Amino acid sequence: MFLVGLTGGIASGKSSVSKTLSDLGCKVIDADKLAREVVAPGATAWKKIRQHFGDEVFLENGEINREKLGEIIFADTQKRRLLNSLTHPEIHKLMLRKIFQLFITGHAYAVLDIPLLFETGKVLPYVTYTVVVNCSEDQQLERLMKRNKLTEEEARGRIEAQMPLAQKVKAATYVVDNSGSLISTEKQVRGLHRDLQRSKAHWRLRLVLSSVFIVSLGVIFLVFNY
Ligand SMILES: CC(C)(COP(=O)(O)OP(=O)(O)OC[C@H]1O[C@@H](n2cnc3c(N)ncnc32)[C@H](O)[C@@H]1O)[C@@H](O)C(=O)NCCC(=O)NCCS
Ligand SMILES: Nc1ncnc2c1ncn2[C@@H]1O[C@H](COP(=O)(O)OP(=O)(O)OP(=O)(O)O)[C@@H](O)[C@H]1O
Repeated sequence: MFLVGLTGGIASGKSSVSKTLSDLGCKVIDADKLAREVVAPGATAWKKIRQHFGDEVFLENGEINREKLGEIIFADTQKRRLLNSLTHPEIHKLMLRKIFQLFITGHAYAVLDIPLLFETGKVLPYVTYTVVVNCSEDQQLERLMKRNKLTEEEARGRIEAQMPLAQKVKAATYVVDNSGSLISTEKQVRGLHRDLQRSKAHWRLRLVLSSVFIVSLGVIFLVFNY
C-alpha cells in the first residue's frame, strides 16, 4: 500500500479534487472531517479546548463554536499553535487507524486530504506522492471571502496562517491547476487517477513486509530448531 498526500491552500479547491477522486473509487481520508470528529462533545480534544480556551468558544449545546474559535486562532499565531497542539495528535491517531483499516482490507493506496501536510510535516515522510491543488492568489482570496463570508482582511489572515501556495507547488509531485473551470480540474484529476492506478509503489511495502515475514520465520526455525 502507498499513501498520496493531497493538499493546497485554504479554498484552493481540495474538496472538489477529493470528491472527484472519491467518485472514481479512491479511498480518501479527509483531515478536516477527522478534525471535526476529535472535537465532538466529550472527546479528549474537546475537553482540552474547554480547559485552554474557556466557555467563550462553546455553543449552549456543548458543541464547539467553530466561527468564534476560527476568529480567535486565525488572528493569533500563539493560540493557533495551541489549538494545533491539542487537536493534531488526536487527528493523527484517527488517521493512522483509518489507514490501517484500508491496509488490512487490501487497498493498494489511500489519499490523505490534509490542508497542513507541508506545514506540520508529520505525515510527509510516509507519503509517496504529494498532490497540490493550485489557483492564483486573487482567486484563492475571492473564493475564500465568498464561501466563508469574510472581509478581505479576515480572508488574508487565514491565507497567511498557511505556507504560501507557491511554495507548496514547488515541493509537489503533482500539481492540479484549479484556476480554470471545474470541468478542466476534473479532467486533470482523471489523469492523476489513471497514474495512481498504474503505480507500482504498493509493491514496495508488500516486498518489505514479505521480507520481514520470511526473516522472522527463518529466525523462529533457527532458534527453536524446527
Ligand atoms: C479553527 C476551526 C474551528 C475552524 O472551523 P471551520 O469550520 O470554520 O473551518 P474548517 O475546519 O472547515 O477548516 C477550513 C480550512 O481552514 C484551514 N485551517 C483549519 N485549521 C487550520 C490551522 N490550525 N492552521 C491553518 N489553517 C487551518 C484549512 O485549510 C481547512 O481546510 C477548525 O478549522 C479547527 O478546529 N482547526 C484546528 C484543526 C486543524 O488543524 N484542522 C486542519 C486539518 S489538520
Ligand atoms: N474551479 C473553480 N471555479 C470556481 N469556483 C471554484 C472552483 N473550485 C472551487 N471553487 C469554489 O471555491 C471555494 C473553495 O473550494 P473548496 O471548498 O473545494 O476548497 P478547499 O481547498 O477544500 O478549502 P478548505 O481549505 O477551506 O477546505 C468553494 O466555494 C468552491 O465552490
